Amino acid sequence: MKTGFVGIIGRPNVGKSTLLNAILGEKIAITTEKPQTTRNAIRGIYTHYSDDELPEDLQMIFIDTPGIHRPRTKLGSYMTDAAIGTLKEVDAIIFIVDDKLSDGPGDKYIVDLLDDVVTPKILVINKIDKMQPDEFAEIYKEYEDLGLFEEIIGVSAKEGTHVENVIKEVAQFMEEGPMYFPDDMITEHPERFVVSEIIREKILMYLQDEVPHGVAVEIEQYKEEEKITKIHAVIYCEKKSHKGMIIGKGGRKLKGIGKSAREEIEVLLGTKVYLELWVKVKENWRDSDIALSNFGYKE
Ligand SMILES: Nc1nc2c(ncn2[C@@H]2O[C@H](COP(=O)(O)OP(=O)(O)OP(=O)(O)O)[C@@H](O)[C@H]2O)c(=O)[nH]1
Repeated sequence: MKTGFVGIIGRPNVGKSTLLNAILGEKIAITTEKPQTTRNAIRGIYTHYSDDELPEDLQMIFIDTPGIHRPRTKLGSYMTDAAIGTLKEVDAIIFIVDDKLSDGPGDKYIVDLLDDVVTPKILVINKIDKMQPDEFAEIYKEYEDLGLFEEIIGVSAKEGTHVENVIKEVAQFMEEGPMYFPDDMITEHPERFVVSEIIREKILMYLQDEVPHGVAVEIEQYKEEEKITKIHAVIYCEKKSHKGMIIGKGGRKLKGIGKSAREEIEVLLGTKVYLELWVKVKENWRDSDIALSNFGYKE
């Protein structure tokens, strides 16, 4: 079997988590239209047995990383470090972009980082579903001229277009090795982590920009009974005013968040779920080492 690790990196919001989910054919990483959604390195396991399309037995562990950006809090530094640290541990790197290199400093910063890394690099130009052909050609040309990438592939992670080409391309860089995980396993994160992420995703979806970046979710109780799983989760936010916004008038917002999270968690767990949500304020937790490690954002 050929096996190895593949890092997925890029600016916030370019579609890293969407690509990971598309490769796995299942949602394990949350995605939203807001930048800086992913906070931890999320590992997704792709196992494939030889067929006509791809005649190899393969197990590739894809690592979806937080978007690389200029950090403004300790949480931000943790996120960026988690992404950059990944570059050293992998056998291949997928760098995702969704516009021209010359459009902003964000991608240039990552290109400079990659310049020092010898690991094979694939450039993925994402969101081709909303790109004109000449726009795609311009982006392609700029990156091709760098001479840094083994391959450049245009995809739509959202629509699943050409995702199989990405898989085939990175497969070339895997090496003979043992199978790391059972073939039916797609992530090593415990279910309660995925559950907390689903709740955080709904908060990001339901609330305006300022609030959700200061939100963390902690699972306080997780009890699997015969017919139902009972979950108590606490939503931490940074300000009292944010607490009010999360709860909403007459508790309506929190109810909406709870309902859509519960429905998705029920599908994930394949069982009925009772979900209770509490909102608490923890001022400036994003700059507190203790809070960061309690929430699992720090070693
Ligand atoms: N049109 C279009 N939108 C996409 C595509 N891929 C992702 N998106 C959208 O782009 C937004 C960001 O996607 P994510 O997958 O969360 O991006 P990310 O790079 O993981 O973001 P961070 O966690 O902030 O680093 C979401 O609204 C996605 O639906 C695509 O192929 N086409």
